Amino acid sequence: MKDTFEREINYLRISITDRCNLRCLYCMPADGVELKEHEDILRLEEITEIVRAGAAVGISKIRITGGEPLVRRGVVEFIRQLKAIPGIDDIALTTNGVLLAPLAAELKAAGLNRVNVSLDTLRSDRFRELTRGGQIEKVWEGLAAALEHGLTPVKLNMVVMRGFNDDELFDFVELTRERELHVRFIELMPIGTADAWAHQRRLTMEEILLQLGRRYTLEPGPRVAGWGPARYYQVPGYRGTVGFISPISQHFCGTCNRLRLTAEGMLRPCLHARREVDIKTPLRQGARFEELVAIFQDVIGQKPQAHSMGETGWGENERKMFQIGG
Ligand SMILES: Nc1nc2c(ncn2[C@@H]2O[C@H](COP(=O)(O)OP(=O)(O)OP(=O)(O)O)[C@@H](O)[C@H]2O)c(=O)[nH]1
Ligand SMILES: C[S@@+](CC[C@H](N)C(=O)[O-])C[C@H]1O[C@@H](n2cnc3c(N)ncnc32)[C@H](O)[C@@H]1O
Ligand code: SF4
Ligand code: SF4
Repeated sequence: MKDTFEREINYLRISITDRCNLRCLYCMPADGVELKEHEDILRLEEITEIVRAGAAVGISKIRITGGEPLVRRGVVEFIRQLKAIPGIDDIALTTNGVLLAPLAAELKAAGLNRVNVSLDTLRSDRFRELTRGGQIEKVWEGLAAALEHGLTPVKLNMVVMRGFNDDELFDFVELTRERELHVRFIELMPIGTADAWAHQRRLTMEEILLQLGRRYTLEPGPRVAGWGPARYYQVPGYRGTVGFISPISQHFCGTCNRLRLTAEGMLRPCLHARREVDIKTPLRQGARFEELVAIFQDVIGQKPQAHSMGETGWGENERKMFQIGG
C-alpha cells in the first residue's frame, strides 16, 4: 500500500524484545532497563497474527530486531511461522552476533534469509568497554557461522563515533578485502542514551568519505534490489562492499518503505515520530482480521514525510532505540 507521499510501504521492522545481553554506551543505560512484565510484551504467536494483517496491505519484507532478538526464546520457531505466511518473502534479522554461532544453522533452516551484525570496533578491549562487558570472540564466531550457513548477504553495521572508533575506519574496509562482507558506516543519531552527546561524536558520511579517500579509491558498488537505505561503494578488487547510512546528513526518508512494531505492541509509522498506534489491545480483545488490517492502513496514512531529528532531538520521555528496534 502507498502512503500519502506515494511511497510503497512493504517493510515491517519488528522489535521482539527490549532486553539485551549487551549494554552499548550509546543505546542502553549502564544499569540496564526497567524490565517489562511478560504480559506487556507481545507473544510471538500474536506477532505472527499481526504480520498476517500486515501482509494483507502489502508487507513482504520483515526485519526482526530488538533489543537483542536472539535472547528471546522461540525465535527459530517464530521465523518458521513467519515464513509460512503468504506474501512474506524476505526475513532478515539484526543482531549483535553474540548468540549467533550456535543458532545460525537452525535459523537458516527455519527460513531466515540473512543477518545484519552490529560491530562498532574490531578491538576486544574496546568492544568490552563499548558494550560494557561483551566478548568480541563470540561475534567473530557468529559472523563466520552466518557466512558458512548462507545467511547472506551479511552486512556489518558500524556506528562511527569521533574519538572512540573513528581510527578504525581503514581496518573495517580491510574486512571487505577477502570476505564477502558488506560494511556500513552509520551516522550516530540523537536517540536513547546518545541523545545528549550524539552531535559531538557524530561523523558525517562526507567526513568519513574524506578520511577513506586518503587511502582508497572507492567506486560505486553494486546496487542490489532490496538493499535498504545505504549507499554502497567498493574498493576495486575487494570482495565485499562499503556502505554508508546517513540518517542525519543526507536522510533517506524520501524512499522510506517501513513501519515498526514495538515489543509492547505499538505500531509506529516512523522511527523518530512520536506517534504510534496500539495494536496489541485490539488483538487481545478479539479484533477481527479486517480490524487489524485497518490499523495498518491507519498507521501507513500517518507516515510523516521525513524525520525531524536534529531539530527536536529525542527528549526524555521518548521510547529508546532498543524498544523501537533500531
Ligand atoms: N533514520 C532511520 N534509520 C534507520 C532506519 N532503519 C534502520 N535505520 C538505521 O540503519 C542502521 C542499519 O539498520 P539495519 O537493521 O541493519 O537495517 P537496514 O539497513 O534497513 O537493512 P538492509 O535492508 O539489509 O539494508 C541502524 O543503525 C538503524 O538504526 C530508519 O527507518 N530510519
Ligand atoms: C538497537 S540495535 C537492535 C539489534 C541488535 N541488538 C544489534 O545491536 O544489532 C539495532 C541497530 O541500531 C543501532 N543504533 C542504536 N542506537 C543508535 C544510535 N543512537 N544511532 C545510530 N544507530 C544506533 C545499533 O548500532 C544497531 O546496529
Ligand atoms: S545496540 Fe543492540 S546490542 Fe547494543 S545495547 Fe542496543 S540493543 Fe543491545
Ligand atoms: S526516519 Fe522515519 S521516515 Fe525517515 S527513513 Fe526512518 S522511518 Fe522512514
